[in-house]
Amino acid sequence: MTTTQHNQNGTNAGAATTVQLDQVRKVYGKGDNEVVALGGVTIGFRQGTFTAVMGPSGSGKSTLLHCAAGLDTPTSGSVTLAGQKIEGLSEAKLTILRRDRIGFIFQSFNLLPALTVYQNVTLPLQLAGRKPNKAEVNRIIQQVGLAERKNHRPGQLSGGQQQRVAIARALVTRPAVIFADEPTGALDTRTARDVLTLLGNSVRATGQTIVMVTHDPVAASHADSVVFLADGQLAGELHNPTPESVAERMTQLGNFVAARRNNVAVGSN
Ligand SMILES: Nc1ncnc2c1ncn2[C@@H]1O[C@H](COP(=O)(O)OP(=O)(O)OP(=O)(O)O)[C@@H](O)[C@H]1O
Repeated sequence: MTTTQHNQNGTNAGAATTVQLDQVRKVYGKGDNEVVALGGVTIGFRQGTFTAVMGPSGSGKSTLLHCAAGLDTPTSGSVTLAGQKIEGLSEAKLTILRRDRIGFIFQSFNLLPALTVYQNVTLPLQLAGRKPNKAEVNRIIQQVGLAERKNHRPGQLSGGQQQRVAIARALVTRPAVIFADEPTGALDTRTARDVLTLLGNSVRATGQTIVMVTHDPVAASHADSVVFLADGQLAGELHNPTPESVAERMTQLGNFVAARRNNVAVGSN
């Protein structure tokens, strides 16, 4: 099994790095309202790895995901995605990069209700002006277990089935990296497990990369490694995670962050 294997500089040893963040800093607001969401994060996600990003609420997970995916612009630092530096790209070029090289999976599925499963899955290809290869699309729909449902609309499907449509839609363009934001947040435990197993197996088979933000130690245990954030900084990494080892690390991190915030509050009195 592959792991992210970040070295001390946050770059990856071995295989190509699909996503690289260098000294990424993101500051929201100004003056008294300034919030440092990311305080200079350097990390690489190697090709073919499945990484979960965890941390207490407000630690910067979504900001990291959005900066890495080119959905948000860092205040400083740089992001390289599939060999291309995002910095300075025009909005049009960024849109093409996102469309062709990145797949997204969100907690809320984001399917179009008027379209069938097949049409939802082929939408990214249509948007890119690419003619869907019917056999390939059917293979992906079969892979996510929805062959019998391909003419159904999202409203006729369960939550787990809808998320499997979203996975098929994310896989169909064969993106270099899939960013998933709480992909199982709306699913029951068993469905969540099936969806994550499917996601992991799909990308391992094709050598794609997944970066997944989650609050759930069980979800994180499906990844090859877990990267922890606290107060906008990297706070360690766990390889071959289990639900227990992740939960333990999260408890330690929560205590550490609470103690640090208390010290700051006491210090400022
Ligand atoms: N648009 C924004 N404007 C101002 N502050 C923001 C904005 N987006 C995020 N923040 C702040 O940046 C910090 C990091 O937010 P972020 O959403 O990345 O954290 P998170 O770890 O994903 O949190 P959660 O687990 O609660 O979703 C938080 O303090 C948040 O309040």
